[in-house]
Amino acid sequence: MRPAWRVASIRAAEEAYMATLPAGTLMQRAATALARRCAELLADRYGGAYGRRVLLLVGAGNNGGDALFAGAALARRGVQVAAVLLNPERTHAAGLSALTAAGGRTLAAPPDPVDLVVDGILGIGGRGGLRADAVDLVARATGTRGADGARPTVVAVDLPSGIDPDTGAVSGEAVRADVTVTFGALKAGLLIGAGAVHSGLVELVDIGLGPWLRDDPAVEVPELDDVAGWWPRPGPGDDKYTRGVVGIATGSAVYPGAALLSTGGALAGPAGMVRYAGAALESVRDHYPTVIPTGRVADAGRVQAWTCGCGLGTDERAKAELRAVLAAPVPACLDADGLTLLAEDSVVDTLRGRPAPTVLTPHDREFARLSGGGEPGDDRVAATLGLAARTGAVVLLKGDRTIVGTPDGRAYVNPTGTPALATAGTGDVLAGLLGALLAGGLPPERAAVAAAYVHGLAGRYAAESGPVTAADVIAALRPVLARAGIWGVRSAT
Ligand SMILES: NC(=O)C1=CN([C@@H]2O[C@H](COP(=O)(O)OP(=O)(O)OC[C@H]3O[C@@H](n4cnc5c(N)ncnc54)[C@H](O)[C@@H]3O)[C@@H](O)[C@H]2O)[C@@H](O)CC1
Repeated sequence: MRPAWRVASIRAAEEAYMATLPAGTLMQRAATALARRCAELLADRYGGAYGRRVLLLVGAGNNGGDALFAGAALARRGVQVAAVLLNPERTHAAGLSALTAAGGRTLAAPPDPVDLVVDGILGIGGRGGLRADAVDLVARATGTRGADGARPTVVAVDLPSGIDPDTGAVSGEAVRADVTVTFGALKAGLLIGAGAVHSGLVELVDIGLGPWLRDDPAVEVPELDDVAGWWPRPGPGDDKYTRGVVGIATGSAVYPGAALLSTGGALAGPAGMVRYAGAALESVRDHYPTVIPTGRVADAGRVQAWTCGCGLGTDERAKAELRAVLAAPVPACLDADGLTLLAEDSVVDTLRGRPAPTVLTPHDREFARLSGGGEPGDDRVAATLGLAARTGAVVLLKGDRTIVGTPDGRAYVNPTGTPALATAGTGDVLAGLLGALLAGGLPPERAAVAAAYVHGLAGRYAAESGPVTAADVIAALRPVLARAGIWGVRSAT
């Protein structure tokens, strides 16, 4: 897991650590690493940094100070460095002196050509998006060309200016970086929503802050090793029942496709058997001969987890099926119409009364119905955690960067998402896979995190061959699990 923090936690750690160090030490460490990375990027593009042109965009705070000190280091290596100061009276004075002493200059407007732009306008002190003068400067700077005729490489200092450091929200415009060099700790806003898109490649520089970060992280990012470590693998003593049986209560006469997609997702998971209960049993039987179909949840036989709701409809039959799933003493993943029906009921009482864990997988509009208080808004992590705390369920809030939140306040952001998955039916596949992971014995938050992670990988893999349909995501799940080393069998020894 890669942890990320909110600004308040990072500020507290910095203050405590800086009190033990000579003034300016952390900024020097940050600037040195930033200069080294800029030189590497210039070398990758041109074979060397000497004589290349770097433009610093410098705001009023220490973020601008980092940029100026890094610019000074680059100038000492023979790079032609110019700085445009957004707020000359409040520019970091020592940084500016260092730059000019090293041969860098200040300009009123961006020069042309520019090979690399360093965005030091706003760091963790930035609030409320870029102001008009900054928007104009960024547009002009990034609209220039390098000596090779291509647009300049954009390197953000600590975070792209204009993104909210805690939530990743962008109000108005924000810098779009190719690389973000961030110092001391990952900022939550680099990983969530628009912030993740604007940050490009995020590189964390160690400035010694780690031991001083005393708060819990705001959010954690799962890595492949986490998911591979959790994924249930069959061993020599297993049979289809010991691996877990998942029940799929989805689809309807109107939406038989949802039944097929959720069942297809479940079949790629680690469960030993899939039971289907619903009105689309003929279609399911035709498509998937290994699935045991029945018409109703009550007739399905024993399962270790349920997935319920995709394409279920909202009629009396659907309500009865949802009630049967909620009453079952096994974990349940509720999606789509299951969430809509839940929202018509008293959500909190219904879920709190359940005898086993529940995972809710809303998109924004379903979230609004469930919460009764509107869509998630800018702070998607806080919104997810709020709903999880209120309902006692694990909440998976879908999005380009899906968030998973637990009732006790832990949050995860999925790094593998892709806009290619924004197509009909992919959520059904996710819900089926998640149910299979619950049946395979994973705790609900791990099942949710792992399902989102692998689903994202499958979406990316499918997108390599063209526009993605939900059926392509199902087809991609097995090769992705094998290729990423997540799937495997445990040998006898
Ligand atoms: N504190 C530390 O120990 C370290 C801080 N470092 C750098 O310092 C940065 C934080 O510095 P600061 O606290 O000075 O904050 P910033 O440099 O992010 O900027 C703060 C300044 O911008 C103004 N401002 C806020 N929002 C604005 C907006 N939308 N438009 C225009 N102006 C706006 C504020 O009033 C303030 O004057 C970090 O992001 C990092 O780059 C690094 O040098 C590493 C060490």
